[in-house]
Amino acid sequence: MAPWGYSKENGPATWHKDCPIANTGVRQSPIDLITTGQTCAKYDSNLKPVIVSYPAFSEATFLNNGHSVQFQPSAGNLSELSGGPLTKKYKFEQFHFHWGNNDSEGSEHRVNGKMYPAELHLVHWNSESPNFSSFQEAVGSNDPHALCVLGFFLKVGAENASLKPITDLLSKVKNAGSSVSFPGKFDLKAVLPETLTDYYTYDGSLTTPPLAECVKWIVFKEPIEVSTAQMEAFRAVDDGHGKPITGNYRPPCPLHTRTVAASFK
Ligand SMILES: Clc1ccc(Cc2nnn[n-]2)cc1
Ligand SMILES: [Zn+2]
Repeated sequence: MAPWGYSKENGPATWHKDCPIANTGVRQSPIDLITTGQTCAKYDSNLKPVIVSYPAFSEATFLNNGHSVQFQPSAGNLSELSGGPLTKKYKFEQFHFHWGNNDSEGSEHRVNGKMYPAELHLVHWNSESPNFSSFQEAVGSNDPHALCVLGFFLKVGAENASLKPITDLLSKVKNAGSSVSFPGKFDLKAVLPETLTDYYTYDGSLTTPPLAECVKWIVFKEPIEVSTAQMEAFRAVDDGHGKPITGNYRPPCPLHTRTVAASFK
């Protein structure tokens, strides 16, 4: 079967063929984050602020892999995550984005059915587990919290100066499979809201094959603003079949018996 993607022929509705867990899994991601009614997110006063230690990256590769664009620092990066719902320290692996071809779609998670134009994912793996010592091993570990992904919604507004070094680079990786060495330093901390206090958290999975159910999800309530021009830059990135990547987001999955916790009222 052709490698997975987001077109009619190889998109999310076909992934179960190579990845049965797509249809049989009971903790798949993304989900629709419902804030009122029966299955709504429940306030948990024990949830603490998320703590990130992201020294500016000095060496990284920016890659268009045909289904997203990802920023991956060199192996020596010391960026770490802790706090929030986590009991362990996690190591930063990479960040990437999901987006749509217009402002009414693009995010993977939804809030009461609403989609944002894009979603930023910061991927981390548990660096204190005795069972694995790399991201790839973590994915294959069957550990329910081997990974932690921080999700930030993007909404259209003012230009985001902190993300400009990234969005300005998109034209340089227009072709699928192309990558560039990131010029200079990148300060990821400056992209994020100052206080990482208000978020939803739940147990889920990767949102692309292998759809491994090993992710502690933390999705922040406050969106990050980017300009229309910055959104358009994502929509000009090609998927390797002569078309722009439009809509590299998986639709929401059933919650099953899961509950979603909220760190805010
Ligand atoms: Cl390293 C990595 C891990 C997962 C994905 C896809 C994804 N899973 N959950 N959110 N995004 C992309 C790159
Ligand atoms: Zn993602």
